[in-house]
Amino acid sequence: MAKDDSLRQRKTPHQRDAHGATGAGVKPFKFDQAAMLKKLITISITFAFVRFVLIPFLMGPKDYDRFVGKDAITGKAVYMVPCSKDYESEEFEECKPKECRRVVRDDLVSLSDAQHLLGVAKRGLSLGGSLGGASILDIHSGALSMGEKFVNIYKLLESMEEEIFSAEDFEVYRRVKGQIHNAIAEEFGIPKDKLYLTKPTFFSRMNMTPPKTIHDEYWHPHVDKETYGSFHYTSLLYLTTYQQDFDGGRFVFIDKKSNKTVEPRIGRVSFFTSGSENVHFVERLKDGTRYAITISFSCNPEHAIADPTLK
Ligand SMILES: O=C(O)CCC(=O)C(=O)O
Ligand SMILES: [Fe+2]
Repeated sequence: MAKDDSLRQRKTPHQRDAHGATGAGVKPFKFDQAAMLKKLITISITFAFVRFVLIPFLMGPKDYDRFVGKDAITGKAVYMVPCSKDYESEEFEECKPKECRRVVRDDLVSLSDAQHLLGVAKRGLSLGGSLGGASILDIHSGALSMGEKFVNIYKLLESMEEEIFSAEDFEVYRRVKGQIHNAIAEEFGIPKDKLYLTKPTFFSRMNMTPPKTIHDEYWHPHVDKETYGSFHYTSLLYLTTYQQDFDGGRFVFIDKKSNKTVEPRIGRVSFFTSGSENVHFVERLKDGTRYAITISFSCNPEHAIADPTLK
């Protein structure tokens, strides 16, 4: 009887388990859900790390999408962007942005006026200049970068024999400012007399010199409305051309999904609403010298400034 029992318990070859074991210590296969889940989580984390951390790190920063390239465009390029809440608590109903956007136009300012203003910028800035890579000249207030500080160019000129600026320089400046003023008022449906030129409005020169003060670090993302306080609409008139006069130095709008560039071109006007829907920066220069003018407008009459005149 005992023998029979032992015979019955012996397994045939078909009854052997996958490892060839023949009975003693056989573990029946059991689906271990917890272990499987752990494995899946480990694989997912590894995949996410490689895809979103390691690969982007090894490949360097993502390049930008081009909004407007350096070649001339006909008509205007418009990019609509939802307005931030920055204007909600403000008055100025007829002027403040209701629909926000970015606009680029090459047909607004003539090439000869842009070339003329480049001459003004070069002459004015040759009297001073930052020790770092970014200098400004504001011909309204007279502010001119000098070393690590600012001086008043009109005071400087009093002590000089030669005339640096002419009546024509101011005429061209006012004409160009007027063309941009009209274009912004028309684009955003603002009565022209409800939109005011504001400060700072200034020439800028950027080059490869390493920065000395925070004023030289033009490449930080910023919101003009926060940085300058009075701005509702920012415009930029470019006086030099990307990859011709300088390299790097593209203007970059920062968006959630992809950043968008405007490549400067002499005579090109770029304008946009100044709130946090339009965070931006200027890419660090890689070569050459870049000249532009920032011309700004406010809806607040208290922040209005007059046109500059020959002093
Ligand atoms: O020169 C540019 O393209 C932009 C300068 C700028 O962001 C500014 O003046 O606030
Ligand atoms: Fe800016």
